[in-house]
Formats: sequence, structure tokens, C-alpha cells
Amino acid sequence: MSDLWRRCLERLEGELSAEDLHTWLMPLQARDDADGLQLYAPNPYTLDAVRDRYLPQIEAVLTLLKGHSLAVRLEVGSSAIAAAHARPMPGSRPVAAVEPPPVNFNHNLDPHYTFETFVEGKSNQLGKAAAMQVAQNPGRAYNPLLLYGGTGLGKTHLMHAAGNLMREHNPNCKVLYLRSEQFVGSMIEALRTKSMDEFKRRFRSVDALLIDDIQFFAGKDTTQEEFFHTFNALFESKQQIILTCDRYPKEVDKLEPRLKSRLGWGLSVAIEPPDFETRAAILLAKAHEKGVAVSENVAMLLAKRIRSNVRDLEGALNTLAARANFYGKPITTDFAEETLRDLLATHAQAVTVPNIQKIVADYFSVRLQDLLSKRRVRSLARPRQIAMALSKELTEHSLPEIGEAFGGRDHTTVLHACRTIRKLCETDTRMRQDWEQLIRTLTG
Ligand SMILES: Nc1ncnc2c1ncn2[C@@H]1O[C@H](COP(=O)(O)OP(=O)(O)OP(=O)(O)O)[C@@H](O)[C@H]1O
Repeated sequence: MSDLWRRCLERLEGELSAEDLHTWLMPLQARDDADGLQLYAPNPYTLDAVRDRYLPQIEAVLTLLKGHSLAVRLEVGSSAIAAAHARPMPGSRPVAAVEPPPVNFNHNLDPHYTFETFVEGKSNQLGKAAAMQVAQNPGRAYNPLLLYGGTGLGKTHLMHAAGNLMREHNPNCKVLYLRSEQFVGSMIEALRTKSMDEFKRRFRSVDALLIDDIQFFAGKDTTQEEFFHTFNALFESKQQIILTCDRYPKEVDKLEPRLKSRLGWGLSVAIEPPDFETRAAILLAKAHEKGVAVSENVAMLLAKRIRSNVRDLEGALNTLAARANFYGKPITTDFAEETLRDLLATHAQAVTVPNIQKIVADYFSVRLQDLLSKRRVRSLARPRQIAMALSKELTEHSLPEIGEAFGGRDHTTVLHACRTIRKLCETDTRMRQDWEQLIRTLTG
């Protein structure tokens, strides 16, 4: 890889999400010479995305690195092919067009996404265990492995961790990671250039195929058809398939029933939003990884206030680190409060007690006024307890304040509700699912 491009990617790591980096920028190949930097995209789809979304940032970083602006050229192709063309063999005929490059199977896993850097908690324990088993026994443990759950909860991370571990055990293992849009893009390109045989061959020659966010296949019939055949071919020859989806696939509209049924052949595991302790532990681990000095108090402050997902937590940490670096200040809780005031306010605003009451009432199909009434029938009492426990978990209000908001109840009633619901979440799967779903709705 061009040294300049490697340094540019390192810089961009701090500015773009890991996901954007490994989806769009890591698959690029680069060559730099006196005329500037030449970037080769594997297909026109990637080229368009890079040009439209990232080019200005790439140019800015290059200017920083070189101390002057630099021409960046983008085209579909490969640096290896271009280099070969640039040095024609004596007597060889010039080649008119750059051929489409082979997909580089082993270069699109993010090396930072490993099991070691993944913090385990109740919410992701099963997913991690399943991904590890698949990595240790590809094609045989669970096939396919499907990780599903809300955005920014670590599905992509686990998927890459499994791929990285497979390659650690067997460096020759061909692992191909793709976002579902890239699968669609490659297929459209193959259809356009009438190279479907080549497309099929590529996707079927891997040891493990990792496809992220398959909910994007919904409504794309040709893609689903092709994916279905790819799936069958891989499955039959015991090649591993790992997929992620933003919800349980059976709930994705416009996904073909036969595909849904295939997805059910292996293991589907939910990745839930992490609890407070796991959020704080993730933050401390991320800070350590990035070499940012963050105290437990700061980690707890952020974990308490940002509950939506890990990506948001990480974003807050990046902002803090950048500001602290800029001002040359340590990251104290005051500094964090001050720097992230707007962000924390947005997160705080989203979850209010009236908001919780309304969403819980809708979820259990009860009337809001009944939820707040003194009636004790079970069909109302349980949703009411859940709403109280959610208010304690998701807002800063005290027990007496919450009691007051629920029709003037005593704070001991709220405390009892919190304890009951916590216990039920541990023993009753249905209860746990309702709880997680409500948290997702309220904080997503
Ligand atoms: N348990 C965890 N330990 C360490 N890092 C985590 C954990 N969970 C999530 N992350 C980090 O949070 C960020 C977002 O995670 P990731 O991209 O894997 O989410 P996702 O579930 O695939 O989301 P999406 O559906 O939006 O693609 C990543 O940087 C990832 O490393």
C-alpha cells in the first residue's frame, strides 16, 4: 500500500466511523507519484460513494500531511494492474482498458475489531460466544450465524472479530466481508458488464462470507434471488456464512419467505443494548485503546447519560479527546459536562417520564389514564411497574418524583416496582424482551 495513503487512513480513523472506513476507504488501492495520489475503487459503486462523500476529507488530510494540496484521481481498477500497464513488457501490446480487479478477499476485515477489544456484558454475551464458536469451527458450529439488533451495538465488530480469528487460526482462510449495499453494487456491476459467472465464482470461492445489514436486501428481488443461490452453494459445501440484520429477519418486510426460512437454519442471536456497567466498561476500554486518559467518574457520567448505543458513546469520547487535546486540558467531569453539554442535553431530552408513560401505554395497548390511575388489575399493574422502572433507569428523576408522576404514589411503591421488574428480567424471557424492546424504542 502507498505509504502516503496508509498515513492518510490513519488520520481519517479519528474522523470517520470504523464502519465507513472499512466499508468505503479500506477497499481502495492507492499509488502515489509526482502527479499526486491515484485511488482505485473495486467498482463504480464504491467510486461514486468515495467521490461524493469522502473526497474533500481525503484531500484535506493529504494537504495536512504533505504541507500542500495534492491532486487526487479516482478510477475503477487496481494499482497492481495499473502498475503492470505502466511498465509494459518489451514487445507487449498496450491494453486498452483496465480490467475489473479481483476482489481482494483478505483485506477488508478491520484488524481493530477483535474479541480482545470487545467488552462482554449480559447484552452481548451470547452473541460473542456464538461468534467465537463459529470462528473456531467455521462451517460446522452454526451456519449461518445471524446477529441481529439495533444500530451501533457491536454486530459488525463481532462479525469482524470472528473473521479475524478464523484468519489467525488459518492465515489462508478466505474471509470476505461486505455490507449488503456492496453485494448489491457488485451484482449490478456484474449484470451490467455481463460477468455474472465471475461474480458467482468470486462469492462462492470464499471460506467465509460475512454480509452486514441484510435488511437492505428487502424489496430487492434480483439480489435476494442471487443471494439465495450463493447461500445455498456456500451452505452445502460447509462454507461459513455470518450475517447481521437490524431486527429479527422474520420481522423484515419484503424479504422472501424462502430466504427467511434459510436464515433460520443456523443460529440467530440478539445483541441487546448494553446496561450501564457494560457501557462504562466499554468506554474505559475504548479510552485505553485510543490512549486517552479518562477517569471512572467521566466514564460513568457518559454511560449514565448516553444510553442509545455504543457508537454514540464512542463519538462522545472522540469529541472529548479531540477537545482536550486541542485545549491541552485533562478530561475531568466538569470538562466533559461543559464540552458535551448540547449532546448530553439531546440525550436527556429524548427520555422523559411522560414520554415513557405514553410509549409503555401504547406498547401494552392500555389507556394512558388507566396506566396512571389507582386501579390494580394485573393488566395495568405490570405495565405501570415497567413504566416506573424505566423512568428510574432512563431519567435522572428521584423515586419520590417518579411516584408523584404516576398519580401521586409513594416512593416505596416505585422502589418495589424497580426490584420486581429487575428480578423478572432475569427469570422471564418474555419480560426481558419487552424491557429491551421498550428501551430500544425510547433511546433508539
Ligand atoms: N461490547 C463492545 N465492546 C467494544 N466495542 C463495542 C462494543 N459494542 C459496540 N462497540 C463499538 O461500537 C461501535 C459500533 O459498533 P458496530 O459498528 O459493530 O455496530 P453495529 O451493531 O454493527 O451497528 P449497525 O447496525 O449500525 O451497523 C464500533 O466502534 C464497535 O467497536
